[in-house]
Amino acid sequence: MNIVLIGYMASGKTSIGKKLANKLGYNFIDLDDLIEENENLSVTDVFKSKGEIYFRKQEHVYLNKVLNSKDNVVLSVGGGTPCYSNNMNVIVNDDNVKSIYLKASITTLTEKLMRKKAKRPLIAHIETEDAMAEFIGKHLFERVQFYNQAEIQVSIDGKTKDDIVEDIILQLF
Ligand SMILES: Nc1ncnc2c1ncn2[C@@H]1O[C@H](COP(=O)(O)OP(=O)(O)O)[C@@H](O)[C@H]1O
Ligand SMILES: O=C(O)C1=C[C@@H](OP(=O)(O)O)[C@@H](O)[C@H](O)C1
Ligand SMILES: [Mg+2]
Repeated sequence: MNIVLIGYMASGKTSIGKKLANKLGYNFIDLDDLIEENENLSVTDVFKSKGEIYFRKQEHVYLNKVLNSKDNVVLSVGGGTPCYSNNMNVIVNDDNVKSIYLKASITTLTEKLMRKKAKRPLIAHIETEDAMAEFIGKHLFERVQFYNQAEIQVSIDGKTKDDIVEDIILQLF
């Protein structure tokens, strides 16, 4: 079985994915890291030099590569991965995949992303907390239709990473 973590930017996909993989004895793959390694560029620089559409194509290619060639992997995708190129259908129609949506309120995401925006090109330019909350609200409204297709949903508001890992394991098995 492969486990795919989805959710908005800064919901914890990368860091919780690592912990979950450790706990389960699974391998861990982060789709952004995989693209960075293959491009030899940071996500920010891929956006800058090759554009977002190129990045979205790479996400689609590597998502399929991982799911078709690996097993016993926890795969953390990017916040946008489920929302482009039929990727959410690829995830939900794969019988070997359990998909998990790390669900966070706009307040939680705003607070986290004000601190963690630098490496996230879609929001790095947003300066005030009010503008961040407004952007996230609209963006999440567009994306939640994809996220809600996940098999399992885990709320992350007010929880530690370890709490969230425990919640995921309870729902998985
Ligand atoms: N439940 C949590 N409690 C405290 N910090 C968290 C929690 N989840 C994630 N973080 C921190 O928030 C930041 C964003 O998390 P990350 O795993 O990169 O999210 P994503 O991959 O979904 O964008 C990281 O610095 C991470 O350590
Ligand atoms: O939401 C998005 O469209 C993106 C999320 C990022 O990953 P994280 O969700 O891990 O921050 C990264 O893939 C890129 O900056 C675009
Ligand atoms: Mg990530």
